[in-house]
Amino acid sequence: MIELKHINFQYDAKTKVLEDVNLTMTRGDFLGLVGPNGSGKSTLIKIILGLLHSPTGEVKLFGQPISTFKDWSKVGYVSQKANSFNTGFPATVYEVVATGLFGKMGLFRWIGKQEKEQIMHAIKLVGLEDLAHRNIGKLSGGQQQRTFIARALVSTPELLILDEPTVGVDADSVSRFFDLLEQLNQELGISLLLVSHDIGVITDKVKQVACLNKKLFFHGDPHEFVQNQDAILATAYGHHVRILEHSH
Ligand SMILES: Nc1ncnc2c1ncn2[C@@H]1O[C@H](COP(=O)(O)OP(=O)(O)OP(=O)(O)O)[C@@H](O)[C@H]1O
Repeated sequence: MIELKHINFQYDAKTKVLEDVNLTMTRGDFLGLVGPNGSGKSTLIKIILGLLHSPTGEVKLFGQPISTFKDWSKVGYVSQKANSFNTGFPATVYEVVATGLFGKMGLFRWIGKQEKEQIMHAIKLVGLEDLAHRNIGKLSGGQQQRTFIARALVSTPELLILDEPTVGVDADSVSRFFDLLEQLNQELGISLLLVSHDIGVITDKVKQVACLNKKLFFHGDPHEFVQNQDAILATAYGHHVRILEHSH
């Protein structure tokens, strides 16, 4: 799904943000990308999405070099700021989710019966059918987050990339949110790349963990990551951080 080889990146001449990052993600995976603030996680996601370019190495999506990749409907993206919504924003859940189809069908095409069904299907998947016609500004942070996931799901992507999706969302909603991700991954076979600060929760849920701080310090099994956490985090974070593995 994703193949990154020898990725380097800097925004200015002085500071390296990414240094020789190599990372592969296979179909069906649920990969958690962790790292401290400013470690380059969002930058790496932008490189995967073709929004920034590494001067070295190569980026492939679905086996194809990013420079020629065109099938963007296969890739869904929920950004970090998706749920920082102005409460006066004049659009319903249904309307926000509908905008996820515009890339595929063009802005001015009429939404037909099939599209309407697709939109409602995505809304049902995230459990918001009762709130489909409510203004998005009148939803909780967790419900807004689900709306943006539905928006990313409406074009039936094979790969879903989520950048810090649980920031500002309460613990109960975070737990339901992870149940939803598990369902998307296991039942619908959607591959997931999830960026998060919350190492404890992530290592409990994902199939693979990648730990980034400019360089990639670890990529592998979450249990192996937890078992070797002291050594990995001391090198990657530069100070002592401990993860508590959840027992459920
Ligand atoms: N547009 C930009 N111009 C210049 N520097 C930038 C820009 N965007 C990010 N940076 C810098 O690049 C480094 C990596 O930032 P990035 O946003 O990729 O980190 P991150 O791991 O996603 O951080 P966080 O967890 O805080 O969101 C940081 O030092 C940041 O200040």
